[in-house]
Amino acid sequence: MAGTVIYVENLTVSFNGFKALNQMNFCMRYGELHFLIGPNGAGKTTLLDVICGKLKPTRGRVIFKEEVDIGKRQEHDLVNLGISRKFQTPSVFTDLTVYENLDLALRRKRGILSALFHKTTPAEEERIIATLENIRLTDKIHVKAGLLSHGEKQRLEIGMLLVQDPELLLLDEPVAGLTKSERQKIGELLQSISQRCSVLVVEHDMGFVRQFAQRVTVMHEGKVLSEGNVARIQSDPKVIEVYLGRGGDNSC
Ligand SMILES: Nc1ncnc2c1ncn2[C@@H]1O[C@H](COP(=O)(O)OP(=O)(O)OP(=O)(O)O)[C@@H](O)[C@H]1O
Repeated sequence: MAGTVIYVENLTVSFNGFKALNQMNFCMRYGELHFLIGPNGAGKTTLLDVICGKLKPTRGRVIFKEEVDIGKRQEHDLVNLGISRKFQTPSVFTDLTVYENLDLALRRKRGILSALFHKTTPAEEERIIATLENIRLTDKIHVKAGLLSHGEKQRLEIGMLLVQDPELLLLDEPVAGLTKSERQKIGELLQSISQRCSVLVVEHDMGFVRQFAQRVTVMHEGKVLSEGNVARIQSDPKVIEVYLGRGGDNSC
C-alpha cells in the first residue's frame, strides 16, 4: 500500500446479486494521470462512485492515502479530505460570471455560513486568478458561464474543483463531445494538474488516452483485465480480444 493515493482490495459491489465490481484489486500512486478504460458495463463508473463515497462496498475495502477507509466515510467527509469528482455534464452556475463561479466554489469548501457571509481574502483572490490562468479562461473572467462554449464550461468546472485544492481528482469522460482543439486544452490541463494532484479519468476516447495517459487500467466484468502504459495495454492479447469481441472495434 506504501505510496498509494488509492488502494483497492478485493472490492465487490453488488446490485441485487449482480456484481458490478467483482473482487477487484487496483492501486494508484501519488501524482499519476491515470486512465480507466474498458467496454460498456465494465464497472468504471461504479469504481468512481465508491471512491467518492457515493456507493458503499458490498465487500472489500478502498483506502485513501494509506489510512482513510473510504467505505466508512460519508461523501461530504471525503470532499473535505480532498477527493473531488467531476461528472460528465458540466454543472456550472450559468447566471454567474466565470470569476463568481470560482469564488463560490472556494467559499463552499468552507461551509454554508462562510459561503454566505465571508469576504474573499486577497490570498483567495490570488488563488482564483492563478486558477483562471491554469484553466486558460483569464480573458473570460467577467463572462457569464451560460455564454461559454461546452469545452470552456468543462474547463471552468475543473477550475471550480481545483480552487478547493483537491488531492485526488476523479473525472468522468471529460472530453466527450468536444472539438479537437478543446480536447487538446483539457489534456494539457490534466497533465499540468497531475504535477500537484493525482488524477483518475474514465475515458472512452482512445485517441485522447493514447495522447495523454501516463498509466492505463483496463477493466472488464468488474475486474482489472490489464494495466500499464499505453503501448503495453495495446499489445496485450487479453485486451485485444475483449475489444474485438465487442462488435469488431479493435481501436484500443
Ligand atoms: N444502480 C444500479 N443498479 C443496478 N445495476 C447497476 C447499477 N449501476 C450500475 N449497474 C450495472 O453495473 C454494471 C457496471 O456499470 P458501470 O456504469 O460501472 O459500467 P461502466 O464501465 O462505467 O460502463 P459505461 O462505459 O457504459 O459507462 C453495468 O452492468 C450496469 O448496468
